[in-house]
Amino acid sequence: MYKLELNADEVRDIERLLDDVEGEFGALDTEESLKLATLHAQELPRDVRARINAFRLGELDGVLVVSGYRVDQERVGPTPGHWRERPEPSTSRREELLLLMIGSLLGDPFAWGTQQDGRLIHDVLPIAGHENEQLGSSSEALLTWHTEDAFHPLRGDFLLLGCLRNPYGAQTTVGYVDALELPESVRDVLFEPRFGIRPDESHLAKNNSDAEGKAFEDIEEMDRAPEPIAVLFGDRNAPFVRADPYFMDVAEGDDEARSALDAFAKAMDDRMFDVVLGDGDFIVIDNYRVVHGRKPFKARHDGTDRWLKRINITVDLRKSRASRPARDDRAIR
Ligand SMILES: NC(=[NH2+])NCCC[C@H](N)C(=O)O
Ligand SMILES: O=C(O)CCC(=O)C(=O)O
Ligand SMILES: [Fe+2]
Repeated sequence: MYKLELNADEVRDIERLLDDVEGEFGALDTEESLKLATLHAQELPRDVRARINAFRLGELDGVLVVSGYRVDQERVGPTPGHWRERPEPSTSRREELLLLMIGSLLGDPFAWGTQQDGRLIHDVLPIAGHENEQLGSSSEALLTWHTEDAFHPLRGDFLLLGCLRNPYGAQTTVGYVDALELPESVRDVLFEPRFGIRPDESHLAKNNSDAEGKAFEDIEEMDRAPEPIAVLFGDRNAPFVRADPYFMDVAEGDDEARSALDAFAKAMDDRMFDVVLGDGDFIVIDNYRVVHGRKPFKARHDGTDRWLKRINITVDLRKSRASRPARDDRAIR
């Protein structure tokens, strides 16, 4: 894990930049704002841009934590009880803007029409009633490690989380695929398209307000008949990963694939480590090289809970063009 601790000058420069440009932005989830964020990202401190660029190019190890930014807890106000109930206008607009600027140094932020009502910027917070789900909004359950949106061919290259607060130090977990020592025979099987990944529940109709349309039908189809994919791909000696074992299966009778997946999951389980995000920490996860999850915690549901902001980043927006209704629509539907 690479830790970038902002120094006092950098923090001050970032604060000034936010002060200067915030007023130029209307709603953040528009093409206009995304273009502006891309331009203003070039005014972030040089060393920050250099590290993020090195990360993008794969020079760093797949997890980057940027810390030192201060969150004004008063201004942000109470953690909402549901992502649907986040304050409008947003009380954490500055942090959302910074998230978009960091994201735009890595690629282009995009949304899912089937997740959190198609919003570009997600709220990750514990929801009463979701305690034991395999959702980002769970709390008492271990959120098992995964590639973000592993089931989808258009999943993001990078995942970016910004922590507004985490008063009880709930632990995010991360694991590197390149650290795994796997027998050659297991590696061979993992490189073959013998694994199905079903959509996680955040994309299901029941977790969205308006679940009409083709996108939800596509999700249902992926649930019914997941396409066989490879868990490992790219360079044999430093592979990329695509996995979410909780939602995975192999073809009936393919015991070889089953045991390769088990061996892989066991090896990763043994190598996962914790990262506690503190107030104002931003974590960038390389969604091709690193899997992540979250340890159980006890939610309070009283406005003081952990609250993260999340965006997905793609390095190639045009590969999803056919799945977005218009060139300037960032949601895959
Ligand atoms: N193994 C898992 N639990 N996978 C699903 C991850 C949660 C999902 N990304 C969400 O936003 O809620
Ligand atoms: O809460 C976290 O630290 C991670 C959440 C997550 O992985 C998710 O919502 O997919
Ligand atoms: Fe996740």
